[in-house]
Amino acid sequence: MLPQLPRVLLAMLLLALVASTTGIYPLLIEYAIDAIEAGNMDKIVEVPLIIVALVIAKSVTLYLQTVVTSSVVFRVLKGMQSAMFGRLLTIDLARLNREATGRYLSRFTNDLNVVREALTRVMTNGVRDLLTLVFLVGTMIYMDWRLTLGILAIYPLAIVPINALGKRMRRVSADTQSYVGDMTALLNESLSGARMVKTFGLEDYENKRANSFFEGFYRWNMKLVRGRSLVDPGMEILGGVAVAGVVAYGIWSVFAGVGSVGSLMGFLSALLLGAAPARALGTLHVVFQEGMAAVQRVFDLVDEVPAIRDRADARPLDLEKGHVRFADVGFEYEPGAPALSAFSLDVAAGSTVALVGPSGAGKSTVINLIPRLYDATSGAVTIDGQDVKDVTLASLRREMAIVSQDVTLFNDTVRANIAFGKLDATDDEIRAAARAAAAEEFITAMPEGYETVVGDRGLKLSGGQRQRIALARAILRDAPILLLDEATSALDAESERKVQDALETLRHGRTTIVIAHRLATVREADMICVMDQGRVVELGSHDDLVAADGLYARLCKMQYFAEDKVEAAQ
Ligand SMILES: Nc1ncnc2c1ncn2[C@@H]1O[C@H](COP(=O)(O)OP(=O)(O)OP(=O)(O)O)[C@@H](O)[C@H]1O
Repeated sequence: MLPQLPRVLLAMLLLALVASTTGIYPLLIEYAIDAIEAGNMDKIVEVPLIIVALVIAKSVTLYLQTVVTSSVVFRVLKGMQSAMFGRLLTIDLARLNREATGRYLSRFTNDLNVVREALTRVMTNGVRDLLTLVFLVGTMIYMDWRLTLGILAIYPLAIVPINALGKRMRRVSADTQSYVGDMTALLNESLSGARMVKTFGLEDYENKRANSFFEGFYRWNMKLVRGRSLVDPGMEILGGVAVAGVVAYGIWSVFAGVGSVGSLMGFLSALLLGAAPARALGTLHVVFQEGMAAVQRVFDLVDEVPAIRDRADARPLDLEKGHVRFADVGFEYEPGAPALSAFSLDVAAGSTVALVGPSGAGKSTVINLIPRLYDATSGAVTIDGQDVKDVTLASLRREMAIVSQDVTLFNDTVRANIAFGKLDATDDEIRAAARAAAAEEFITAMPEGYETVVGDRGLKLSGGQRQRIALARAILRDAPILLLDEATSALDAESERKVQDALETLRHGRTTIVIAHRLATVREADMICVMDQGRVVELGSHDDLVAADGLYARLCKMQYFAEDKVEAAQ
């Protein structure tokens, strides 16, 4: 809230004005009743006019105060959202993958909603109630300080139980928010997997799963409500005791001739006006604790330090030719389950290496380590002799383009999706890249051409079209290091030939590491690296490896490689 300090102070000032107008009422009542008793007609006309003026002043300040307070609250939320998103953008992939997407989304919506509620109530009701009480107590002391102190002695009794309840509610609220995160994750998963749910007839199964979450959501909320609702009645009882005490004392004092009916009425009205804010403050404490639980969840994320980040002394990558080398690299996603062990590979600058091996051999892992999506557990990955861990992430990633099988498109235009390869690309560059990726034809055939919006995750395009857009993006990037996960399907023979041609042109003069699924690709590679269980088991050209009659020869015999549609079509 610190950056909002001037606004916070303005809101407080307005609140003080609102509260002070409330504090004047009991004085007016005393003034009016005493005037009636004295039969003073002038003052009786005066009082209603003052009341109207007071109400108008109070209403205007109230309006201004609400707007200023909301602007503080929403600015604070905006700050939290952008801090959280900024952190999520820099956090490591491994950490990001540890929680379901829905759980992160929930922090932006549900948790912040709880924070909004708590902050608004603290800033508006909380401060207003507190100030109102201060003014009322001031008025009461002015009227009868002994009686006031007597009443104030009762209220501290409420602090201990309310505090204990607040702590409990903070825990319950944290659990509820975490639960809401899980529920959001389920909904997200279920809806984005709609295709699978429908084709496998999983509607009933999903329905049960979701309904059990809705049931739980109901139960958690009731737990919150049951706790929160304890405060009001408790405070009500205390307020009642105070009023009874004052009435008893007042009646005695009037009969004993110590006080006037006016001062008794004034005092009682101050007490009644104060009962509601005092009660609200009790509830507010609990709401505040719930808000703090949500703030905690947000800041736990914001304060995380990414494991993969620039070293303090990181320099930009000084790329000469693009010689990529793995020296004795070991890596594990989970402790005790090595995905790569003592993996060594030399990819000469400008050459193409094809990674081949059974499923789970570690091919994607090799590709992941180059842009530091993960960091090698042991050994080193170097580019032109510089350890990737010693250079800045931005300079490292700038030098490479990745085309993976699971293409990511954003719900934006075709043009924008290609331009992610190079944000400042001109229209001509974008068109040239699309042409090189054999994508221009289908793009221009669409009614809105490059301006076509591709839909959520690009779902309005076919798999092959998505692939070609991703390829155009990589071509546009024009990076010296190319990391490819060759697509196994999704293209017809005609497009496949065009894409293969485009890839061949693209590969020319660039260091390329490709997870190969086609015989044509491995044949064209300068070297084939056959992997199994995270190790290099064979290295050489197609002919050498067939002659060696090892794993590669076996893979070929087992038809590991996809049918080459281009050859098959001829
Ligand atoms: N994010 C992850 N968390 C934990 N383990 C992982 C993760 N990704 C991969 N693994 C494990 O690491 C090993 C190597 O996986 P990798 O994806 O590199 O294999 P691959 O050779 O690319 O397989 P495929 O050809 O099937 O894509 C596998 O045993 C896999 O279970």
